[in-house]
This record gives sequence, structure tokens and C-alpha cells, in this order.
Amino acid sequence: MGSTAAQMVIDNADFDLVGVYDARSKDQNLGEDARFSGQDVPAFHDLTAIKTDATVWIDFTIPTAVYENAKFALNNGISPVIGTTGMTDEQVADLQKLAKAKQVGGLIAPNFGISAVLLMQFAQQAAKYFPDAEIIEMHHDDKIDSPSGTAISTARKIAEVRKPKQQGNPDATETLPGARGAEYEGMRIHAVRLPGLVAHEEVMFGGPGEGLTIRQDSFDRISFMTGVKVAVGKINQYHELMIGLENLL
Ligand SMILES: NC(=O)C1=CN([C@@H]2O[C@H](COP(=O)(O)OP(=O)(O)OC[C@H]3O[C@@H](n4cnc5c(N)ncnc54)[C@H](OP(=O)(O)O)[C@@H]3O)[C@@H](O)[C@H]2O)C=CC1
Ligand SMILES: O=C(O)C1=N[C@H](C(=O)O)C[C@H](O)C1
Repeated sequence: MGSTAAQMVIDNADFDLVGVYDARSKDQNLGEDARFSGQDVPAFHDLTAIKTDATVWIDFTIPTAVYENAKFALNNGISPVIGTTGMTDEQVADLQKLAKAKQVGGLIAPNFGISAVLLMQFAQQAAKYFPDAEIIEMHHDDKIDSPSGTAISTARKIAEVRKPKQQGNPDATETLPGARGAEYEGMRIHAVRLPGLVAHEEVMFGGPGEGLTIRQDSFDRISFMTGVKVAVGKINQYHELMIGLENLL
């Protein structure tokens, strides 16, 4: 995602790529990477060494790095646009407090794809009429966190509009532990990891004698760049850290 986002910034006449950050790479300049030969963009490997006049920080890293990265950005007046998933609710609340104190805008979006943003909205609408739902998220097998940030966000949106409920048979047992998936406020989330997949989600709703399935597919990582582009273009107009791309659409 980092290289896809870097390429998007390079390709956009309204943006300038002024630096890249990867804690583990040894390159001093992005141009040393064959995919970016000809580019002259400083590469940083340590937060404390970053000197920049950047106005936006795009973060697609790992769950254990994103919180410190976002704190660094906010403390330096740089608006974070965060796609990295796996932060705790406490970390997100801390960052929101910091953004408010610093009056810096920022965005955390569990999914920058328009199809996923719409799926979450449609699922919330459907849950008003079909309170029984199960979420199946499907990703490539390199993904570290599960369930996906998108699945958690979908479950949260469904829980917001339905009466609290425990789905399924209260006497149900699992012959193999985990067979029924993870639980979020009485609904189940299932995570599939397979080579060949990119990022996909289905929400299945069931009611008396009928069912509804809503599905979205990211077939290519370019799908996330539509939303990243919108966020980078707008985020400096804000003074708080928002959750969800829908806030900027
Ligand atoms: N919101 C959205 O729309 C989307 C979100 N994501 C999320 O974005 C994140 C990244 O996904 P993806 O690109 O597939 O994952 P990758 O594992 O391919 O990339 C993670 C990158 O982070 C780098 N990294 C590791 N440690 C640090 C650190 N301490 N500081 C800075 N960078 C570090 C890694 O470097 P190295 O290679 O050297 O280890 C690697 O380049 C995940 O959380 C994923 O869920 C993904 C797609 C869309
Ligand atoms: O790791 C990924 O690939 C993705 N992560 C995000 C998530 O956890 O929801 C967004 C998208 O599903 C791709």
C-alpha cells in the first residue's frame, strides 16, 4: 500500500511527494528503489530523524507502528491520513484528543474503497429491518490483523441501529473451537485468508423466510487510492481527527 500510495501522489499534479518513511529499509532516497528510479525523494528510517515541511502524512504500516507515527504527525502539525488497521479504541481516542489540542485535521479510514464505504452504509440501512447478520471478510494471506478493520467497522455500524441482541441458539456448542467465528455484540465475524484474494467482504442478513447478501470486492489495491486522493486533497481544511472516509465524501 505504501508504494501504491507513493505512486498515486507522484502521479497527481496537485500533490508533491516530499518524503517517504520505512523503519526497515536502508535506502536514503526513494529513487534507489527500481520501481521509482528517476524520483528524488528523501527516505527516512527513524521518526526522530524526520525533518520535513509535509502537510499530510499517509500511513499504511503495521498495527504496532501506526499509533507512534500518528502522534509524531499530529505533534508536528502534519495531518495524518491513516489506512493502517488494528489500533485499539483507546489509541484512537488518544489521537483524537491530541488532534483537538493541536487543532490539526486527520482521518482514520478502515477502508478507502468506495465500494466498501457504500457496503457499510447499505449494511447499516439493512440492519434496521434485518437485525440478524453475519460478516464474512476475505483477504490475501499476508494480512496480519483479523478480523479486518472494515469488518469491525461494519459490525459497529450494524450494532448502532439494532436493539442489543445475541444471535443464534443460546444452547449452541462448538465441536471445534472457533467454528462460529469472532463475536461482536452478539453477531459473528468470519475471517478468510487465501492467496489470490485482495480484499472482499460480504454481509449476510437473515429474516423469516428471506435473506439479503451485500458484497463488495477490491480486485486491485488501486481501488483504495480513490479515497486516499480525496482525503489528501481535503484533510488540511479540518481541525479534528475523523473516523471513516464518508466524513469527507
Ligand atoms: N484503509 C484501507 O483502505 C486499507 C488499509 N490497509 C491496511 O494498511 C496496512 C498496511 O497494509 P499492506 O501495505 O498490505 O501491508 P504490508 O505488510 O505490505 O506493508 C506494511 C509496511 O509497513 C512497513 N513497516 C513495518 N514496520 C514499520 C514501522 N515501525 N514504521 C513504519 N513502517 C513500518 C513495512 O516495512 P517492511 O516491508 O520493511 O517490513 C511495510 O512496508 C494494514 O494495516 C492493512 O490492513 C490495507 C489496504 C487498504
Ligand atoms: O490488509 C488489507 O489488505 C486491507 N485492510 C483493511 C482492513 O483491515 O479492513 C482494508 C481492506 O480490507 C484491505
